[in-house]
Amino acid sequence: MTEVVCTAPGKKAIACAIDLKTTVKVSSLGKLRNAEIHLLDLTADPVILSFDAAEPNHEKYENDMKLHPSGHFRCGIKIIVSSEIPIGSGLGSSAAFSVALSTALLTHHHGDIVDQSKVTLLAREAEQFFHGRPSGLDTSTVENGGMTVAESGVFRKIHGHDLDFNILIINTALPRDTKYMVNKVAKSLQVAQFAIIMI
Ligand SMILES: Nc1ncnc2c1ncn2[C@@H]1O[C@H](COP(=O)(O)OP(=O)(O)OP(=O)(O)O)[C@@H](O)[C@H]1O
Ligand SMILES: C[C@@](O)(CCO)CC(=O)[O-]
Repeated sequence: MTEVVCTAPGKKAIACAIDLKTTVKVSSLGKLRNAEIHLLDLTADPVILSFDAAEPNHEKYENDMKLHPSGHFRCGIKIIVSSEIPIGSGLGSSAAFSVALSTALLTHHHGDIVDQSKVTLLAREAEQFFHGRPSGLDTSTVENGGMTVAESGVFRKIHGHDLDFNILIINTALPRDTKYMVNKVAKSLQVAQFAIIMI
């Protein structure tokens, strides 16, 4: 039998930055060791996190986030998030949120000079909460602006004039859950693999 190999996505993917912003403000809250989080686009009341229960991953961020080994913040922080980007409409609101939040937290704790590679890592980790297994294309585009081509797991920044076609970005105003869609594709792949085994 002839061997058939299919890889998806098999072609290049292009992501493009849009001219809408997510803003995250981080400030200290004195000695209180909790985080007061205001998600202005989602809830009227702030969410208060006490950090009593240490997150499994906190060791990685002890220095960056000034966390105690216990997982507590060393001082309280207030985080205010507001965004111009429609949430859950395929326009990368979670990537913008992840990058803005990571940059704001690292800048708050380290001062103005932030190691960009740390922003990249933290933002990708944050994006995992929203997407499960993000490729990093969205956060990479948010960080670098312009357009990014993803091919075989490698991201390359390009300029609009490098393209010989136009891109039209539309907000369909149809909310949907990207994590659910990605999981659906993963499940379809499993079914396809099972079907191939059965053949
Ligand atoms: N401004 C915001 N405030 C609070 N949470 C936000 C904000 N923007 C994005 N989010 C979080 O991101 C989730 C949406 O992520 P999701 O990946 O489903 O959609 P998207 O990023 O807008 O679209 P896509 O990833 O398909 O381009 C929201 O449910 C919320 O948890
Ligand atoms: C699911 C995705 O392709 C589109 C969501 O904006 C993001 C990613 O590459 O992980």
